[in-house]
Amino acid sequence: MNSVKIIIAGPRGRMGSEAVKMVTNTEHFELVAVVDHKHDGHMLSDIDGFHSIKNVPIYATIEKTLQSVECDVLIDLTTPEVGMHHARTALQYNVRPVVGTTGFTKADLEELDRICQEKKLGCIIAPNFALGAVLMMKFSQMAAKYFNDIEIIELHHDQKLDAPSGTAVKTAEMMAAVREFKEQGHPDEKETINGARGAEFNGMHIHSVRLPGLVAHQQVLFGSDGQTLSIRHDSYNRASFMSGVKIAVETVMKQDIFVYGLENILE
Ligand SMILES: NC(=O)C1=CN([C@@H]2O[C@H](COP(=O)(O)OP(=O)(O)OC[C@H]3O[C@@H](n4cnc5c(N)ncnc54)[C@H](O)[C@@H]3O)[C@@H](O)[C@H]2O)C=CC1
Ligand SMILES: O=C(O)C1=N[C@H](C(=O)O)C[C@H](O)C1
Repeated sequence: MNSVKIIIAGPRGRMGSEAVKMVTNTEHFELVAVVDHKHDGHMLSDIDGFHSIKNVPIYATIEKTLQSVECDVLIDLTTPEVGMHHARTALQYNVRPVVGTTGFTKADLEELDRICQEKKLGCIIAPNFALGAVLMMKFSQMAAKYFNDIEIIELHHDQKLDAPSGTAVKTAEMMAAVREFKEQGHPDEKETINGARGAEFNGMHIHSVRLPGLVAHQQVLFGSDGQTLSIRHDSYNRASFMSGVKIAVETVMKQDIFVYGLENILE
């Protein structure tokens, strides 16, 4: 198999640095450059934590990166606005995006889908790359067919910028697709403190917890007469996401469509 030439945006981040490790430790992957707005013109080996990774240039922008190196796949782990710009630009240069960055809007997803159709190129946007989290979402979707009383609690480290998490939104979307609609809670309920009932998505409520010590966790609670069902997933480190990133990179190379959610590519 020819090696897949990869660029990573956000290499110094919590996820990006783990992705650098995964890519450089994978025999059929080659890290050809990274995008880092703060270290233009340096080499990755100049940066603390990456001294052993030789011959990987850093460019400040996605445009400069794509004009300077030949590559097949962009892995983006940045912020929503930056990630959307990176994904759109990569596709314009015929490079396939694998995006873990969360917080993309519906309009963003539709735009990327449109570009993929025009260019006949693959692109994978995955709000959660942990295989256990994907199963938690699938199991929740199965349960939502039978239990339409649902509350979602997502718990993350306190450096997270977006709320609710991309995983919680995706889980709610997957459940809404099969759940008989219901406005959760008492019809006359009133919040005495704003936000007490969490964010509302299609009648379901999402509660976002932020604490140091946490990594990424989600519990979906189902209730019915005399019983509850809890489906929970916990990521205790960022390595938990990397087998999913690897599968996404391998799969996107064989695809010419837009995919939103890792569950759509797992057999
Ligand atoms: N899909 C998944 O499985 C997972 C997704 N995430 C998502 O990934 C994203 C990153 O998360 P973390 O690594 O925890 O955040 P982080 O804050 O540790 O890393 C983000 C990195 O992006 C960099 N960055 C910002 N603007 C940039 C630009 N213009 N060019 C290049 N780099 C830029 C920052 O310097 C930073 O190093 C978030 O959206 C988070 O929700 C996080 C964990 C798992
Ligand atoms: O920011 C994080 O850490 C995570 N973000 C993703 C999300 O928003 O769902 C995935 C995972 O939960 C970790």
